[in-house]
Amino acid sequence: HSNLGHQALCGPGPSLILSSSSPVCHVSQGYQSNVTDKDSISGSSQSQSETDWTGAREHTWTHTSPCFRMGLSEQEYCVFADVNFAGGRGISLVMESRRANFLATTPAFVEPEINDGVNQDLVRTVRAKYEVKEIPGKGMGIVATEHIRRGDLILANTASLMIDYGAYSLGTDEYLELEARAVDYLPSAHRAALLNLSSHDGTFATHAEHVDKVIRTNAFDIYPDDDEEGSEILFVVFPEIARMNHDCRPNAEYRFDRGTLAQYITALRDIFPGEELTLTYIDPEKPRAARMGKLEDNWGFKCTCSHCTMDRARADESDARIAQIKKLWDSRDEAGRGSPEMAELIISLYEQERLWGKMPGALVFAALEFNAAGDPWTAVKYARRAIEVSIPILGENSKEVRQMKKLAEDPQSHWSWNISVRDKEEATA
Ligand SMILES: C[S@@+](CC[C@H](N)C(=O)[O-])C[C@H]1O[C@@H](n2cnc3c(N)ncnc32)[C@H](O)[C@@H]1O
Repeated sequence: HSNLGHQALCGPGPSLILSSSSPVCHVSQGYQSNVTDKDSISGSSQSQSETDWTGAREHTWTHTSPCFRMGLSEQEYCVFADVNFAGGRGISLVMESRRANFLATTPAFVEPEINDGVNQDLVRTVRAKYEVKEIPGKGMGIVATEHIRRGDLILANTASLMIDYGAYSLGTDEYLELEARAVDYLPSAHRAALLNLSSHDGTFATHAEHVDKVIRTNAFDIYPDDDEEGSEILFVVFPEIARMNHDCRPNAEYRFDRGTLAQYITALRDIFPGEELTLTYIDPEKPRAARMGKLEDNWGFKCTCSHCTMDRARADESDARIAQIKKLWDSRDEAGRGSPEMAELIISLYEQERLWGKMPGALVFAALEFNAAGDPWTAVKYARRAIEVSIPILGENSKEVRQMKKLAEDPQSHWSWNISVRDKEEATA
């Protein structure tokens, strides 16, 4: 069980973040959350249990050019566009053909009705809980128009552009052309929405440069799944979600689903009408100076969120809590074990920090530690809390949710039951 608890949530594994290099803590996004459970993708006949390149069949793309080869190598990157994707919304991929054809075997392509109602930006059929409007000092942003409860789905988008990081090793002219053509192939309303997104400073000399700036300002990094061996990170744009601004203590979280190729935005806490809906672009579990530096370097803005502008005394305390949380996680033994008291302290520190997106890992850890100590009542209490917060954040089929359901139903049959007690008995025997 060394892969449980914090490590599982914040390890070097798959993660997803706005175009920044440091991984944020998300493990179960994507295939992984839909992998081991065949029924995870409702009615899916396609099991995504592993990246089986050989099983990838040829998809009928509406465009498959241009293509550029990496030097003399076999690696060839092309644009693969399908204007019929997601009910005629369209999608453009920039990658090697085997990866594109593999993605074409996901339910998003095979059972298009799975994404019915997902996109509400170009054609709206469901009343919005938010409006897109100008936010002083931040350009456009998204603001709640009604009370949104913790865990509620706020909005979702299927991917518009998915670009394999490998393409950026081509010559500049080549990747610029791939990006521009990928956008050009999209149906006109979709293309216009993309080109209308922030290009950071709004300056560019050519259409291709414009497209490149839009992508760099708005794309999320989607890390390959553990079993997508050798695949590169995908750089992905979701046009409506791209309007969400950064906050170091955000009120919303994103989750990419590899079955639907859609990104889901859910509320991390209750949100009141008039509040701006925010995401974190970086790992928020860092001291203030580090957070501000990264945001300035990657997106060119000075963070003015409440956590970055608080007075020195409170900011220092926040940094001290962040440092302590790291120390506590690092103090676990090789098997990732600590103590119930330590788990409760971590939960308390995350609450004080208002880092709601980190709660799944801490609650799972607490449930396991209490169960290991032979306290089923407290273990179940934390397991139930972990399930509740993890479904929106990590997905209902994430390994965290599945594991906690097992523990909550029958703690004594769970692998973690009493193991600390037994370890101690063995040690003294
Ligand atoms: C993904 S876009 C967000 C939407 C953008 N504001 C717009 O008008 O479309 C990222 C850009 O928004 C701006 N931005 C995001 N969060 C911000 C913040 N907290 N303060 C100031 N500017 C911010 C920066 O220019 C950044 O490069």
